[in-house]
Amino acid sequence: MTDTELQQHVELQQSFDATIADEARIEPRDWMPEGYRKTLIRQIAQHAHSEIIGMQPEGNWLTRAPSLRRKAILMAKVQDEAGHGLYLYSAAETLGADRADLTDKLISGRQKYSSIFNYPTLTYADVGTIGWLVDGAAICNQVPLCRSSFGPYARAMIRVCKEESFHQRQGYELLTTMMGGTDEQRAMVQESVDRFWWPALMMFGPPDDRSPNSEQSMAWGIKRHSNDELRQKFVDMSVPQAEALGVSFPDPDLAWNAERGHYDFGEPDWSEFTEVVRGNGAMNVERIAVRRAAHEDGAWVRDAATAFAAREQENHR
Ligand SMILES: CC(C)(COP(=O)(O)OP(=O)(O)OC[C@H]1O[C@@H](n2cnc3c(N)ncnc32)[C@H](O)[C@@H]1OP(=O)(O)O)[C@@H](O)C(=O)NCCC(=O)NCCSC(=O)Cc1ccccc1
Repeated sequence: MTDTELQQHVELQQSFDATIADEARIEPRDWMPEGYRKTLIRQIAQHAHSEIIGMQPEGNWLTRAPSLRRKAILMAKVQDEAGHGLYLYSAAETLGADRADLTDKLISGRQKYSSIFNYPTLTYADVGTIGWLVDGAAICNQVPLCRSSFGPYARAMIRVCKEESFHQRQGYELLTTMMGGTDEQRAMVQESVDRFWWPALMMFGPPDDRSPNSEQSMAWGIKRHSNDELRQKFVDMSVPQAEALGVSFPDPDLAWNAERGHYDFGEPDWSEFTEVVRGNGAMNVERIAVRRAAHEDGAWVRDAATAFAAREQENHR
């Protein structure tokens, strides 16, 4: 690097640092450190993959929804998740990532998606529990991302969060209906909540002292809160909702701590989390196989769209 180039680099870094310090936005054409770009692509791609893989657990119940109304709501929700994936892949593209390459990394196991989607949906109550707890955790995590320092990601999160709020309410409403039904339905709800509570807490990622990316991501304004802060917020928010619903969480250590002004809660099983993230959860193999098959089955659509675009370009020359 020549002296002039070095001076230029220092100025670009200073301008980037000042933008972050002012809580202003970094936009795609702005200069950014390579680490910032890489971290964003990693997080946004994982987020996009989660939305797309996240269509499968609830999609499993589309053909067995108990009424036309429930089916219409569920179809709208699953389609919303596809839309979220698409905004997020577009946000990653503004950073220079290639969508086809990201999909390839997902189906070859080189990029992650959220651990939560590797658990099976065994009963219809799981549709309600996913809406209430999984979308609830997603909102808790994503509302602060509306203030993320990278413009396209932050703006995508605004619409995503609005839709996730509808998802959470539909889940809670579904469970409320079931809790007003028979003893068997109430038991089904409780059993579902028992299975999803701990995996929902794991969605926030490892504890802060074992989260290698948090410190730098927070310094860059990509993340606004630590994993443990958001997990605590989610627990505090969920306990009164569980009481109103008439269900309990499977945690004997869950208790109000007046001194802290928060609920104390037990430690999730982090060895289970590690196994699921490594690919050894109940549904990892199936989730990727379904995604891979959908991608391969869709090859003719991509080929046709590419051929059409090439012909259009030729016609307009
Ligand atoms: C908080 C965190 C998830 C992780 O913090 P970071 O600072 O990034 O990482 P950290 O250093 O703490 O962790 C070390 C390593 O562990 C990985 N890892 C951590 N946690 C998990 C996990 N749970 N699962 C799998 N892997 C996890 C992490 O990537 C890192 O690995 P790497 O170094 O890459 O090899 C952050 O990326 C984030 O906020 N993402 C945006 C939100 C988002 O992605 N939401 C998606 C779900 S919501 C949804 O889809 C909506 C919906 C609802 C219903 C139906 C359908 C759809």
